[in-house]
Order: sequence, then C-alpha cells, then structure tokens
Amino acid sequence: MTRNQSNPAAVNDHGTDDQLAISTDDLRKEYGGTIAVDGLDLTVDRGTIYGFLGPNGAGKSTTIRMLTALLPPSSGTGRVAGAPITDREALIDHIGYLPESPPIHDEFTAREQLEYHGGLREMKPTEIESRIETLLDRFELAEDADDRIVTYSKGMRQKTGLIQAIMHQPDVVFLDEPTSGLDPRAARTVRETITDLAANDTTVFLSTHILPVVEELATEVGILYDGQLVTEGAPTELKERLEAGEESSLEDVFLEVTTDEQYAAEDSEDE
Ligand SMILES: Nc1ncnc2c1ncn2[C@@H]1O[C@H](COP(=O)(O)OP(=O)(O)OP(=O)(O)O)[C@@H](O)[C@H]1O
Repeated sequence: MTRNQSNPAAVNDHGTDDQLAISTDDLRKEYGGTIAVDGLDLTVDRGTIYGFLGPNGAGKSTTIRMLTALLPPSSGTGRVAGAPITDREALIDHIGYLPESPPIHDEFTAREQLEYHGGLREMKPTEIESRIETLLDRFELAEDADDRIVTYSKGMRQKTGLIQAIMHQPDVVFLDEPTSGLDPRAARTVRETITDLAANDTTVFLSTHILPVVEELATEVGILYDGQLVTEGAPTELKERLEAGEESSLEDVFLEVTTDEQYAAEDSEDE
C-alpha cells in the first residue's frame, strides 16, 4: 500500500484524498426490493492490488458497475481516480474495466476492436499502434489479431478484453475474473501484468473466486457478504486473525466471514 502516515492531512489510516484511487461513502444499491449493496465504505490507496471477494450474489458486480459509472447508486457517494462515480465523462479516461463478458464486437478483428477503443479514449494514433503491438505480443495474440472476433475461443476473447481494459494506461483498472478461460501460460501473463500495473502506480481492483490468485497478488483484500464489507486488510493480517494464524489460507478466512453464523456470533457478543 502507498501510505503517507507522516502527513498530518491523512484522512484515516489510508492516504490523503490525493492518494486515494477509490473511495465510497455509504454506497447503496437496491433493485426493487433487493438490497444488493448495503452501505459500502471503501478506501483504496493508489497502486494497491485490491482483492474484492464475496460469495455469489454478494454484490461485487453491482459495486464495480457503480464504481465504473455504469449503474447509478441508489444513495451514497464515491470517487474513483478523483472523479465522482456519477460523472461518467470525467471518469472514463481514468478507468479500465474488464467485465465478466468483455465488451467487444464479434464482427471486428481484435486489432480493429483495440484501434476503435484507443480512438474512443482519444489516444494518439502512434500510441495506439505501439500499445496494441506490445500487448498483442505479451498475450500471444499477434498471430490471430486480424481474424474476426467471432472466430475466437473464450480465452482469446478474454485476452482481447483485457488488452482493451489496460491499453490506454488508466489510473484504476477493474478486473472481474481476469483469468477466466485462460490456459496456464496466459493466466500467468495476466498475473504478471497485474503486478506490473501496480508497480507503475496503477490501482487494480480485482474480483475473482480464485483465491490463490488473490493470495499471491493482493496487497489488500475486502470481503463482501450480503452487500456489506465484512472484513478488510492485508491477506496476512486477515489470516492472523484466525485461530490457525498464518497457517490459514485466504479460503479459511473467506469461509469464516461469509456465513450467517459469523453475524450470529457478533450479535451475541453485542448483547
Ligand atoms: N439487474 C438486476 N435486477 C435485480 N436484481 C439484481 C440485478 N443485478 C443483480 N441483482 C441482485 O443483486 C444481488 C447482487 O448481485 P451481484 O451480481 O452484484 O453479485 P456478485 O457478487 O457479483 O455475484 P457473482 O459472484 O455471482 O457474480 C443479487 O441478489 C442479485 O440477484
């Protein structure tokens, strides 16, 4: 984490507002009668790899869709890379997003898709070309880059979506299951890319059910359950809180905090 604890202007144990890549205050989303996200307070410092975990239906995608200005919150506020999450125009150039289904057009080739995306992000043509070449090479997609996406395998679509999410060098990248459908070599390239991004001060907000990936990469982890953040901290801190301490895995932590028994135990402590 990039913290500046010597700065008296620090807002909490995280950095100053300038150092925060993501912050939310009492963020909520209701769909009809369903509360999907329930009063979320997030603070993520720049350059963090933040593992955002939670069981199916916990509210992770809804949160990410709000943080990327794709979905308006029911209430509460948030900022990403300095822009309010309700201001998509201000936000868009600063963020990259790989959703579960990459937003790519079947009738385009990967190269056309990426050129189109670079144009939308107002990148210079020379920069578009050099970034595309570099990233196609890195993800071993160069040979297929002039074939139509409709002919691509799931993994090739995923690689195209990932390149699209990072090619404009956004400040904050949201990745939903980035290694989904990838073979071991490509999955390793993705993990290395995530580490490189963070080393260059890009914040990576990583949502995945593959906990060893989070354990390997994340500098901070937040676990969502029923729309609420039930635990947060560095992976080692979270493990130390369990009885088995460092011997535990992130999976043990996940299973411990995402049960109704956890709530029941906390309620009885309060009484
Ligand atoms: N468009 C929608 N309309 C109504 N309810 C929705 C909608 N999208 C999500 N929900 C509900 O909101 C809750 C949170 O869903 P969300 O997709 O955010 O969870 P998730 O943590 O991303 O789950 P998963 O791990 O399965 O992808 C769930 O109860 C879900 O049924």
